[in-house]
Amino acid sequence: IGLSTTIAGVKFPGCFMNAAGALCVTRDELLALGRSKAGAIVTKSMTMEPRHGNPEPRYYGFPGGSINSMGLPNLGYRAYADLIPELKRCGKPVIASVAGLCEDDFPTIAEAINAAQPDLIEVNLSCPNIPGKPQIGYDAEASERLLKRVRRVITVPMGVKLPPYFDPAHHDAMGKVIGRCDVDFLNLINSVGNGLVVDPEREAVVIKPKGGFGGLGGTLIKPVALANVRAFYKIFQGRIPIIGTGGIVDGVDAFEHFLCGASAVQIGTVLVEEGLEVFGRLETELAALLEKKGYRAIEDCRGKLKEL
Ligand SMILES: O=C(O)c1[nH]c(=O)[nH]c(=O)c1I
Repeated sequence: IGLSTTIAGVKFPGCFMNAAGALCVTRDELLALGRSKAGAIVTKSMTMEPRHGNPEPRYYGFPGGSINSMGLPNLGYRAYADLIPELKRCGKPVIASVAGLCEDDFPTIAEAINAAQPDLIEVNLSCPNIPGKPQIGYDAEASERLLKRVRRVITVPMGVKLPPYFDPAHHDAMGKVIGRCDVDFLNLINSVGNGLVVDPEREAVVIKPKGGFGGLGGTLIKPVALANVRAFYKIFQGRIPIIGTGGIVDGVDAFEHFLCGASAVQIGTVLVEEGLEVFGRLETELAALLEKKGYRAIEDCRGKLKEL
């Protein structure tokens, strides 16, 4: 069984990759992803200037998932622009994740990183952890304004990393925005923003920033991730490829994302918790599952979720 896939004309040797943020901030981390079985290298979302990020502890893993308020720690877009040629020599697609602290940052960073010619650019509209900054992805007008400005300066395939939506009216509203901005792929979803995990022993929160509030990931968000993959797959009738992110800890979870309409999947919590070897485990599990079910490739099951 081949687990290769194609997104917006770019061939991925494997369908599993890291989610932006997971083990992908430094040059060493990115090159380690390049040597691993990951099907791509995805950079940490980048900003104008290098950032240390929020005070620690800022990530906490627990049975069922994780909570984080990293605060966008990254090397700054110039460092990633310099790294991209070396990363591209690893023989797998390089996805540059673009963020910013304000709307004007995005086109500046996008234009500069586009010049380094990553294989794809992912515009992150869903960082939930910049104190005082609401997620752009929850503001349809701001999202449209920003995506149109960024689209004009990006010549490689441009994707959008969206937050989870919890109402079909929001799926429809964002579907209209995406349809007007010439988007080449979607990445659904980012963490479920501003959850709160409590340690009953210490009677305390588990991360330091924002009074303990942070983005949720892992198994517990899988139903939310699957709903968003399915909703946008149906809105676009499979015409815009989707990377499914959220709650994938084994091959079956990945299969569920493909059934809902994903063309590739990303992992965050399980990668941080298990390390780079997880890519081999997930590929083995997914290949065995597809084999058992009689599917020859991912595209044979994509979007085939049955309704009752
Ligand atoms: O806190 C972060 O750095 C962060 N954390 C997340 O869970 N999602 C994001 O997009 C980001 I930019």
